[in-house]
Amino acid sequence: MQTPEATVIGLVGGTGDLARRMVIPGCFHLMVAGLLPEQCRIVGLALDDLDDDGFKEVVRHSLDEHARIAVEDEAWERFAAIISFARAQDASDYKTAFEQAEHALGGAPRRLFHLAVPPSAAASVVRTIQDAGLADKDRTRVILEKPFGTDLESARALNAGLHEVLDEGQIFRIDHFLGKEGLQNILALRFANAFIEPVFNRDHVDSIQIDVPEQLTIVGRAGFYEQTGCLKDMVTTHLLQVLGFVAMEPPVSLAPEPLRDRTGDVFASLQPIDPADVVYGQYDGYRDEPGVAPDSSVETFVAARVEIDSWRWAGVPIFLRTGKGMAVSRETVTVVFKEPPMQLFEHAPEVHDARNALRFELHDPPGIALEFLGKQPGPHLTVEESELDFGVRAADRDKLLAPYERLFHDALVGDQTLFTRADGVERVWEVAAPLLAHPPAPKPYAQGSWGPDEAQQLTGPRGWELSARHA
Ligand SMILES: NC(=O)C1=CN([C@@H]2O[C@H](COP(=O)(O)OP(=O)(O)OC[C@H]3O[C@@H](n4cnc5c(N)ncnc54)[C@H](OP(=O)(O)O)[C@@H]3O)[C@@H](O)[C@H]2O)C=CC1
Ligand SMILES: O=C1O[C@H](COP(=O)(O)O)[C@@H](O)[C@H](O)[C@H]1O
Repeated sequence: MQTPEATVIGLVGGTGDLARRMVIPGCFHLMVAGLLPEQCRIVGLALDDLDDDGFKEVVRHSLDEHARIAVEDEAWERFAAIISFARAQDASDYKTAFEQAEHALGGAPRRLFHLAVPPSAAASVVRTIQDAGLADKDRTRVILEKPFGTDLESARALNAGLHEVLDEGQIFRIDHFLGKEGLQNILALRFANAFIEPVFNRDHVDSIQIDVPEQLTIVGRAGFYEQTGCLKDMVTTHLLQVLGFVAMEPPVSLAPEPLRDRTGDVFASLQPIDPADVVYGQYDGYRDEPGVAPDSSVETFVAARVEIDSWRWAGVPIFLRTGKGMAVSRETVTVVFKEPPMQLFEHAPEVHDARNALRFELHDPPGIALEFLGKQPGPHLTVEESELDFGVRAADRDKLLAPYERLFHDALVGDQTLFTRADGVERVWEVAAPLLAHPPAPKPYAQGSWGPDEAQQLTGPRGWELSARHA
């Protein structure tokens, strides 16, 4: 693993929800794991009227609530010693704060800005960074948070605004699903081995399901959710990015551009989403959540069938499903293989068909499982459902980095491999355009269910793999 060079980290919006829940605890864990630069300063930048000590209190509170490791006194003192705060009202505030931090480190350290600000503020913060003289191409990197626009037009405008100040090589658009170990396991299984690729295509694959049900409801996020809805919160971001990795052609290397060119090809060949292939749902009780309009038509559930028109995948249905208030919380990709050409064996009664499936669990701890028919012990040549299961060894679990930590570290060392690129983001909005123009009316569904009945029918007789496994 590369060691990051001396860096001043600017946490813009450092007092907000995302910073407190993810970014600050992530930086702390990176420091404890020895993955922050040895020479490092963290400058909180927000509109609040705080001083260094006030911000350190915010940071301490954030660690007490959200750190996933114990906050030992020695580690806290080391962390607190590198933190400062500046009220971020104009360019001179940024300039002064960075001059002080850079002076403390000496030389010409790198700058990494993390923008955890409301989406409407992102482009103007980038301009402020430029006005402060802090946007140098060879020293400055900027991490951006979703949403990257809300449709094609706004995504293009956002990218154009960013590119007035920054080269694409300086921009790190976070999709935290790409930081998940389980997602990177898809890459490893597919391209570190020779046995998967020959069958990973339309000749052998029956269908692909990317299924991310969540038990949690919108839990106090009405303001955000009413503006966003499930499609933009989860599908045009995480689920389609995951599809990019599942469906990509082999890249010539894992360097950022070759890999992002290949996921870009997937998005280029992804067909515009037909609203007739989509079911929207809204969980019962959503309209009673504080802050939700009593007649809200915002979707809390999406199930969709999409297609990739490529040499490898043409004709293979790809099913996407995600929603709040559902029966279980899982992040599962299932690649379902076709049936063998003939059935030689008697099937045990619980066997419902003879298709194999390869399952990737993305949520930590990640896993890979191969579902197949194996011989039932005993005197008969009968087959039963069997599974080969791979999981992270218990002893290795503390080596896992949380997605934000992994991606933050990648940004510190300048590796864009797991970050989304402007062209990919824009293409996804292009693909979603028909659905944005003609959204289906959401169907009601009970909390704790698998979504509206109409969504069960989308996949045909075999149904959703996860629902079947939990039946
Ligand atoms: N919260 C989450 O779970 C997730 C959030 N995101 C994205 O992260 C971003 C931030 O979200 P979230 O933390 O929830 O939002 P919050 O509203 O909780 O926090 C926003 C922060 O930005 C500060 N701020 C606002 N405007 C400016 C500005 N012009 N310059 C400097 N600081 C500013 C605010 O300061 P003050 O409070 O003083 O106004 C506050 O510290 C959004 O783009 C969101 O979409 C992405 C994934 C998950
Ligand atoms: O970005 C988001 O992701 C979470 C789910 O991600 P996880 O890694 O926490 O499982 C989702 O709940 C949230 O609505 C969305 O904004």
